[in-house]
Amino acid sequence: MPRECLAKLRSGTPAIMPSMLLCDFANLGAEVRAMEDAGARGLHLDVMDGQFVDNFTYGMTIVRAVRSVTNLPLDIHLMMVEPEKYLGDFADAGADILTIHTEAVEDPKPLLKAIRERNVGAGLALNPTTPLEQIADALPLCDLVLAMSVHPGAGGQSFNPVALEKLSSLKDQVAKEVLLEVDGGVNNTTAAACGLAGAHLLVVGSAIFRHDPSEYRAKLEELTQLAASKLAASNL
Ligand SMILES: O=C(CO)[C@H](O)[C@H](O)COP(=O)(O)O
Ligand SMILES: [Fe+2]
Repeated sequence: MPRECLAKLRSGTPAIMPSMLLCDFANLGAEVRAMEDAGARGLHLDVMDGQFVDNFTYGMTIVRAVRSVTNLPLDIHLMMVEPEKYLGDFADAGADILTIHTEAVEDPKPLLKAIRERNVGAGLALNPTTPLEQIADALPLCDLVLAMSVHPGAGGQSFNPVALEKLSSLKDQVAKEVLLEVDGGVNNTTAAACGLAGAHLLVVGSAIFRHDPSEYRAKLEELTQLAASKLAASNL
């Protein structure tokens, strides 16, 4: 499934990946189904450990719960120290993509290999302040590269355009199968620039979840159109 689902996410228009961080957790199953019904092509789940980032969210129990109600690709963003301890658990919980942070590990390469060995897509994320050169030697082991457009740890922050420069250079540095993802502050003002810079996956939290579930489809469609329009934004 992961190879196939990665190729599917890469084909056609850029995919908006709802970040469930900001969903109504008292109604998690309903929120997942609402996103699926609204046409989401995958879901982004933010795991925060209170150490790599101050905030603390959830772990594999929630990943397993989401997997039990959907077949959508699950893109797990691991904002945690020592991710190597839990890769097996997250894979067993139903992850299709596991993205580790380069800042959280000494050398991401063995972890990316370990993720691929579990038949899960291997992702590598870098913070806005981390230079692209830091991950150059790991790129051949990546199925996905995530350029953060906010400092990780919370939803609702403003978009940092440094991610656009990284996406543009990544386009020329990675194999054509590799997914390029952007996460943080993606909304109606910033989505077009992300598409233009080469993002295949745009993670969106607050710009979707501050709306009523009845509006999810319209929001996803609007953001998809903007991302696919590839119009340069002048006011970022
Ligand atoms: O990884 C994240 C934060 O660290 C989230 O995926 C991201 O912030 C989504 O929320 P928003 O679209 O509101 O910025
Ligand atoms: Fe995220």
